[in-house]
Amino acid sequence: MSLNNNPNTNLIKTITKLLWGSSLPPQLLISTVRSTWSATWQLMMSQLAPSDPTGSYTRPTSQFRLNFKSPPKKQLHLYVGLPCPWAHRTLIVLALKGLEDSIPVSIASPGVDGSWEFRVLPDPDKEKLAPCLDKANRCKTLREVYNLTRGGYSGRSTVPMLWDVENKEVVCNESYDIIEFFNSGLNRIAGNPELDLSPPALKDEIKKWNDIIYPNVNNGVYRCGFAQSQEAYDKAAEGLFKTLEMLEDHLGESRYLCGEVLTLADVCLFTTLIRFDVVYNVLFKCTKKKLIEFPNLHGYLRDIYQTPKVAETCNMGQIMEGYYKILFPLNPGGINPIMPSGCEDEVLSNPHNRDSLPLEAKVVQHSVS
Ligand SMILES: N[C@@H](CCC(=O)N[C@@H](CS)C(=O)NCC(=O)O)C(=O)O
Repeated sequence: MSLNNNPNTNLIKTITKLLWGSSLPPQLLISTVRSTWSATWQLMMSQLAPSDPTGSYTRPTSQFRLNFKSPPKKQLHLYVGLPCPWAHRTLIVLALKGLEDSIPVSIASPGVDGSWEFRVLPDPDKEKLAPCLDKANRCKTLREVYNLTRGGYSGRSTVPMLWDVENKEVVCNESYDIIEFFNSGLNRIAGNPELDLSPPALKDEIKKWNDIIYPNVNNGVYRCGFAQSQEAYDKAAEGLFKTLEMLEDHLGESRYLCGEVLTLADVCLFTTLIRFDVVYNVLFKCTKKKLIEFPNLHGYLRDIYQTPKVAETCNMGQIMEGYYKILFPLNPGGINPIMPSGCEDEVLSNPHNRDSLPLEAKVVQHSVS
């Protein structure tokens, strides 16, 4: 998310000069201001959201992948940020598996340039996780932590990041690797080792869902918000809403994606759905429908929210603050809007009535045509 330098200053100077010092005819003045703004916007977007020649957002790949053949055995530390849906996955699995006492967490806050830094909230919500200082390395920024790794690091300093405390190195910064590892690789120290969010019998089904949901929904909302051409946006929005409609149908018959049990695929879908009406619908132009207009998806969202230990990981205030204050090119005034109705704790705690849905795991063919 980080903007390396701040082109806004130049933009403001240029526009001010044009408006006050110019003898250009008004029409020409306006079109010059528009093209200056547009060029600056594109520069900012290319730093925030790299795109391909068609203007489609291309997410950079994670640099540190977990080696499942020789998983880490040392003391670990988890770095997250509360607005981030990828980090949120790791917090949920950590809590559900009862790993909170074994793997301490440092919660970073987004800084003005979008990079992660450590500071405390003056008035934290006692019920929820809140930003804090770096408990493992006492660094001021996440970039400093990444740089402690032998040989330094010049890539993006993203959350979530799993850290090897003893060797002072990054173990992994890919959320799906981290949640798979928390689910099955740490049962000797987990408070809830019996819970398996990726049981062998459902692995194929989970993969099938992830392969649909990741590009169209999890990354799909970013592909809408970060699109730099109309075509790229149209394609992303179409894939997103077709997939949501298909999920709405499926979740009318099945309590969770793979039937009666919560799996990693649900965790991954949940962290996007909970941000949908508060952020993506508005800021990322995912406007065709609000999540609250999908009754089954909204019931499913409430169902997972009410799963013990999940609500504490969801801090709506921090989610909004993170996205609206930081993504400058998408929200130049930095105004944080009112929370839409339906997204408050009270509404998410309303009955979901999903316990009575068919309990048999259904293996069905899913496709988005
Ligand atoms: N592929 C990564 C994506 C992580 C990611 O993009 N995190 C964002 C926050 S939502 C980040 O830390 N961005 C900081 C930056 O790019 O400088 C994963 O799933 O773990």
